[in-house]
Amino acid sequence: MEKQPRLLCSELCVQRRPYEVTLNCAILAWKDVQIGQKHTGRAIYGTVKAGSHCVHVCEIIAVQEMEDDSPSKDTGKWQKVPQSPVDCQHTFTVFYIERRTRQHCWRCSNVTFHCPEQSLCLLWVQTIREQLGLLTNRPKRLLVYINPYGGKQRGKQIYDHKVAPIFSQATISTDVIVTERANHARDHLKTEADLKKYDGVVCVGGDGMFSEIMHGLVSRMQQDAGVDESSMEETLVPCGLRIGIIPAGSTDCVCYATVGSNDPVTSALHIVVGDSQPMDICSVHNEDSFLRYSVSLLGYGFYGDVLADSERKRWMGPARYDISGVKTFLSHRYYEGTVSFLPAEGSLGTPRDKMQCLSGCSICRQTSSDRPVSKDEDSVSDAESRDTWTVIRGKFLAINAASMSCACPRSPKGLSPSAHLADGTTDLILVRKCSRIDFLRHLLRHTNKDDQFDHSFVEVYRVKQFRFTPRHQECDSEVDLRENGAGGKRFLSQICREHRACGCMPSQSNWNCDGEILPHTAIQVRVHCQLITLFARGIEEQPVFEDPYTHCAI
Ligand SMILES: CCCCCCCCCCCCC/C=C/[C@@H](O)[C@H](COP(=O)(O)O)NC(=O)CCCCCCCCCCCCCCC
Ligand SMILES: Nc1ncnc2c1ncn2[C@@H]1O[C@H](COP(=O)(O)OP(=O)(O)O)[C@@H](O)[C@H]1O
Ligand SMILES: [Ca+2]
Repeated sequence: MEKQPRLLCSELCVQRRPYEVTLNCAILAWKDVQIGQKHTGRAIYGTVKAGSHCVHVCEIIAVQEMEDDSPSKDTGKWQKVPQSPVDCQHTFTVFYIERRTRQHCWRCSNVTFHCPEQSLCLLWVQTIREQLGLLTNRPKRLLVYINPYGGKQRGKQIYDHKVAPIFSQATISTDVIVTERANHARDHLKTEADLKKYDGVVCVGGDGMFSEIMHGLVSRMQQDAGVDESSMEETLVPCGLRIGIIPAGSTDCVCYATVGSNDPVTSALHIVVGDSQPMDICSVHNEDSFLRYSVSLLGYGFYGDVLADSERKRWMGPARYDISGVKTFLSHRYYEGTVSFLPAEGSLGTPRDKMQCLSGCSICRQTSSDRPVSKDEDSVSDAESRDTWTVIRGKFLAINAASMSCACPRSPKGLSPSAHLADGTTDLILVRKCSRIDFLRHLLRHTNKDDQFDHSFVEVYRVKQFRFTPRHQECDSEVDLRENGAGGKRFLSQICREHRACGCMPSQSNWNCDGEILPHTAIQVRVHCQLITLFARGIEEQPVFEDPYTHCAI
């Protein structure tokens, strides 16, 4: 770790013990003087560790000067001001982020320093505040939307009790809107909200609520820039405002896959420190009409059927997905159709390379530096003329496009464990018709370490664009003409006519688009690289080595 020049160094008391407290522009550290003296010259890391602490300045939430005749933070009891070893009359408290042993969970911790003089106390408070003021990525004003009916209907309580106090401690001002109907937040963002007033938008709810907010913001950006969303060829304008997600829904996959947990306090702290995680978005069209955007799962067949069935069981809360999941699994329906896609080329990795997208992911970083800057540099038609489409026809139990891992509490590694958040691609997973037991084996692998793609009936491709046409619409489609020639078309038309007559044609499924049912089954999908940014930093690798003096991960 590079040495930074010291800004301050004083002997202050913590819980009546003298500590050497130092601040540089990166780290605040405090070391028990007595433990240090007692063990001088003994290279026993454990002993030194016991009295040494540090916190990165960028993970300090706030600093507050405290009245000395107040209840002690540590015991909760009213106490006399300690007189020794230094006469500590004045105190300040630093609130900072502490990583919990539970995976990727953050908590707000604090330490109170007692100073011998008020001027020293003020100097410390002022200097720490100045350092915090230099962190310009931190939001100051946020627009918050709460869905009071998401998940277990606890969105409002979660925000009021767990999140609002953290925002107020970090002196973030908020305008809060509790939604009164579906699409309230989307419409408000699209047409009314004065976005110039804010540094970010916060969504309290599940994936559906996040999808609303993302639609509102993305559509607003396109409107303001004069971009026509209905054309698939358009290069969309990225959103300037970051989005924070406070998880309070049923699946919470966007939050889980970008933060590593579905814990509201952790998410609030990522917002406070002003983290940024760019994210891809898929646009979904039917012919010339724009249908929706998707950030996580576009699923036809199994996940479409689970969603359609679960909508009728909304009153059950998150458990509706498990009940509908079992029901759909038992019905074991397959669907016929044609999937065509443009594979992602070159250095973007593959869905089976086991390169998990982690904080600061090199693949996503490289994609961002390769991204065309000019609007016309890489239009869809250019890409189409350069690359060739792969066409696959078949009977499928599920067709899933995962633009990110889709990790969630039900499946901690997700639908596509190596998918990237911001690489401009989606992982297209085709699960062909197979036996129930094989499909169950495949599903079970989403919950353990085994490779869910290692089955003869599963294929996975990393793609930039794809299309799907259900079988009953294929007769008229051009794909058939290209694929089968005129004779093939005649043959298919005949089958379709026969099926229409006897009514034995397998039914269609629905597309599950981030938890919403799409009104069409024939769709065209294009990935837009890094169109939005979240207040998150991706999944952090667990520290493997700690600095023995400071306790910080190196
Ligand atoms: C045997 C156990 C199999 C477990 C397989 C779990 C795979 C889970 C992958 C989930 C990917 C989720 C992608 C995100 C989707 C969300 O956008 C979207 C909306 O979320 P929201 O309501 O929070 O707004 N959520 C969903 O569409 C829900 C998908 C959840 C599917 C759960 C399926 C459970 C399947 C259970 C099958 C059990 C078979 C047992 C047979 C004896
Ligand atoms: N006030 C409201 N009343 C009814 N529905 C709402 C309201 N606010 C948002 N919604 C809708 O509720 C749906 C589900 O919300 P979400 O927060 O994702 O919960 P869940 O994860 O349980 O599905 C979203 O599609 C959203 O559009
Ligand atoms: Ca992606």
